[in-house]
Amino acid sequence: MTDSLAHPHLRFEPAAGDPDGPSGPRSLVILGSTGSIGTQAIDIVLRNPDRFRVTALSAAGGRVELLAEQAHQLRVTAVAVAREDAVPALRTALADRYGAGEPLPEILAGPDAATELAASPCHTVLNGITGSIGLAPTLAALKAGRVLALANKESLIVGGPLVKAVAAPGQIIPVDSEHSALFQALAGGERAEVRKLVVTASGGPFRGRTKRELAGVTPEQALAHPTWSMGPVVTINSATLVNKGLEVIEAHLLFDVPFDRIEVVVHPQSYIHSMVEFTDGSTLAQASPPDMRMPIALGIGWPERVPDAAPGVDWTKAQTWEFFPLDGSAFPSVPLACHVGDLGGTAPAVFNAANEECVEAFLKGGLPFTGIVDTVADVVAEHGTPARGTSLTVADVLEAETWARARARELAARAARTPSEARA
Ligand SMILES: NC(=O)C1=CN([C@@H]2O[C@H](COP(=O)(O)OP(=O)(O)OC[C@H]3O[C@@H](n4cnc5c(N)ncnc54)[C@H](OP(=O)(O)O)[C@@H]3O)[C@@H](O)[C@H]2O)C=CC1
Ligand SMILES: CC(=O)[C@@H](O)[C@H](O)COP(=O)(O)O
Ligand SMILES: [Mn+2]
Repeated sequence: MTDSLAHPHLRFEPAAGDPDGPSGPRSLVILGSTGSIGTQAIDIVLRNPDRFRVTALSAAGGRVELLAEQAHQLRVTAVAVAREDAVPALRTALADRYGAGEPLPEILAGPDAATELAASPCHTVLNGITGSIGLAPTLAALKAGRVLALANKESLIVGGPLVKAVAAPGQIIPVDSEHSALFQALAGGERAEVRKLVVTASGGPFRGRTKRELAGVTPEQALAHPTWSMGPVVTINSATLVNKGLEVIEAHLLFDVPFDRIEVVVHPQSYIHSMVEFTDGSTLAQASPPDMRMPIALGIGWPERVPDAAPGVDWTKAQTWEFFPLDGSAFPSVPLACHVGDLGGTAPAVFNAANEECVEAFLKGGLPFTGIVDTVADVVAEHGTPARGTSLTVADVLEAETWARARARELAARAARTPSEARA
C-alpha cells in the first residue's frame, strides 16, 4: 500500500501555476460543470468565495445556456465545449449575459478542449466528466502537476497503469463518495494495519429482485435511484451494480489493496459511505447523509474541510441502518469487475466501454436490462486474457475500447431483436 495514489497522510504540492498563489482563494478548473457533480461543485464555490475561485469550465455542449450562466456567475477566463457545433449557441448565450465592457471568456472547442483546460494554470482540477472520455483530461491534469479531485472514476479504471505512472502519491483526491469515505477512514490508521476495505452499495432500485424479475424493468424504473440524484449513466450503473464493480477496481487502484481484501456490502440507506477494517478488528466508517457536496467539498478543499458543505446526520431522529450481503447471482457485475481488474491490461477498458455502449442501448430502448451485464460479460470473454507484464499505452486503451464498443453494439442489437420468450 506504500505506492497508493490517494494518500491522506501525504501532501502533494501542485506545480507553480496557481494564479492566486498559496494565500488567495484556491483556483479550480471544473470539467463537466453542467452535470450533477459540476453543478454541486459550483454550489460549494458560490457559497465559499473566500476559499475557491473557478478559472475555467468545460462541458460537452448539450446545455449551453447553463454553461454560459455558470461562466458569467463565476467570471471564468475560459469555457470549453467538446462539440464544435455548440459554439454559435454558446457565443449567443454568453453575449446575452455579459454586459458591454465585461470581458468575455475565451471559448475552446473540440474533443481536446477539456484536456487543454485540464493543464491550464490552477491549483486543482475537478474531473466531473462522465465516461472514459475523461482519461485524457485526467492524464493532462496530473502531468501538469495539478491536484486532481477525481469524480470521473472511468478514467482511472480504463487507464489504471497510465494514471499510476504519472501521478505522485497524494496528487489524486477521490470524490466518489465511497472512496472519499475510505480516504477519510485511512487517515485514522497506518496503511500496514489495514485488513480490508468494505465498500458499501445502496443496492439500487432493484435490490432484492431475482435475475428473472429484473428482465422486464424499464429505463424509467432503473433511473429512479433510491438514495442519490445523479447523472443517467452512473444511475443505471447503480441499478446494474456495475457502478459497484467499477468502484471496487477504483478502490484497488487508489489504495493499492488486493481484490481479495475488498468487500462489497449492501447498505440501502447510503449513510455509511464505506469502511476500513484494521488488523486489530477495529472498523472505521464514514457517515453522512447521501449528499455529494460533502465529498466534492473535501476533494477540492483537501486537506481542509469546508464548513457546512452539506448537512450532517440528524442524531435526534431515530433511524435504522441496515447491512446485507451482495446477491452475486442476480447482480454478477461485481465478481465480473474483480475478474477484469485482476486480468488488468486492457480488460478493465473493455469492460467499461462495453458497459457504456450497453447503457446507451438500454436507455434508447431495445436492450433489456439484464442484457447490459450479459453483453458486457460476453464482450469481456471474447476479449480474452491480455498479456501480462507488457506496459499499457493510451493507444492500447483506445484500440481496445473501439473494438469493445463496436462488439457491444453488435451484440446489443442482436439481443434487442431476440424475442423475450427466447431469452427467458
Ligand atoms: N453524480 C454523482 O453524484 C456522482 C458521479 N460520479 C461520477 O462523476 C462523473 C460525472 O457524473 P455526473 O455528474 O453524474 O454526470 P452527468 O451526466 O450529470 O454530467 C456529465 C458532465 O460531463 C460533461 N461531458 C460529457 N461528455 C463530455 C465530453 N466529451 N467532454 C467534456 N465534457 C463532457 C457533460 O456536459 P453536457 O452537460 O454538455 O452534456 C456534463 O457536464 C461520472 O464519472 C460519475 O460516475 C461519482 C460519484 C457520484
Ligand atoms: C454517490 C456515489 O458515489 C455513487 O457512485 C453511488 O455510489 C451510487 O450508489 P450505489 O452505486 O451504491 O447505488
Ligand atoms: Mn460512488
